[in-house]
Amino acid sequence: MLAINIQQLRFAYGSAAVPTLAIADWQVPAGRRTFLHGRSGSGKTTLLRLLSGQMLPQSGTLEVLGQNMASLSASARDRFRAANIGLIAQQLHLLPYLSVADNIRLAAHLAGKQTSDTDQQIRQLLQRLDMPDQLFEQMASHLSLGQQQRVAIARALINRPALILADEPTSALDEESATAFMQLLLDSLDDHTSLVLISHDRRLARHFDQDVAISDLTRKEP
Ligand SMILES: Nc1ncnc2c1ncn2[C@@H]1O[C@H](COP(=O)(O)OP(=O)(O)OP(=O)(O)O)[C@@H](O)[C@H]1O
Repeated sequence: MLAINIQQLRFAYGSAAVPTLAIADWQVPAGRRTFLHGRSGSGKTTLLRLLSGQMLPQSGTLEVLGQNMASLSASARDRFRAANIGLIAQQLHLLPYLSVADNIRLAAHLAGKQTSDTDQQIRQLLQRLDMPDQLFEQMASHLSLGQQQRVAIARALINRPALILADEPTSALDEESATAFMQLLLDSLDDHTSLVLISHDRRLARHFDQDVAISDLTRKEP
C-alpha cells in the first residue's frame, strides 16, 4: 500500500503559466516517516495542501492512501481529510476560546468518530504527551506554546489517522524543545502511521526514515 502516489503532477495558483509545483514521479510506502525540506518558496506548503486535499492539481495523478483525490468533490475531500489525515500546521489553529478537551473532541466530531470512549482516549493521549490531567478543561488560550503543540499533536492523532502531515511544527521552538517535540510526535505514532513533516531545520532529519529535498522531486520532471 502506498501512502502517496504522485505522477506527472502540475499545480499552479490561479492562471499562472509556470507551475508552482511539477512532480513527475513520487511514491511513499505506507508507514514511512518522510522529512521534506527545501528553500523558502519552493512549494513545500503547496505540496502539503495538495496532499491534504485542500486543493487539486491541474493535471496528473494524486493518490493519497489509495484515494484518487481528483475523483472527490471538495466536501468529500474535507470528509476524507477529517477521517484519514492528521494535520499539524505551523499556526496550530487551536480554537482559543475552547478547552483543551473541546479542541480535540471537535476533531473527532468532524470525522464522525466521536463516541462515548472519546474522552477516555483524549485523556490517554494527553497522558502519553505528558500533559497534566488538570489541563483537560483549560482554555487553549491559557496554555504555553509547548502545551499548545501537545494539544495540536493530540488533535492530529485522536482519529488514528493513517497519514500525518506536519508543516514547520517546530519553527517557534529552540533546538532542545524541537527535539522534545519530535520525540513526542514519533512516540505517539503507531507503526502503520505515515508521516510527512516539512521543515527548514535539517537537524530534524535524523528522526526520519527518509530525507527528501523538494528540488529533487521537481527536478525529475521531463
Ligand atoms: N495562495 C497563493 N496564491 C498565489 N501564490 C501562492 C499562494 N501560496 C503560495 N504561493 C506561491 O507559491 C510558491 C510556493 O509557496 P509555498 O508556500 O508552497 O512555499 P514553501 O516552500 O512552503 O515556502 P516557505 O518555506 O517560505 O514556507 C511561492 O512562490 C508563493 O509565493
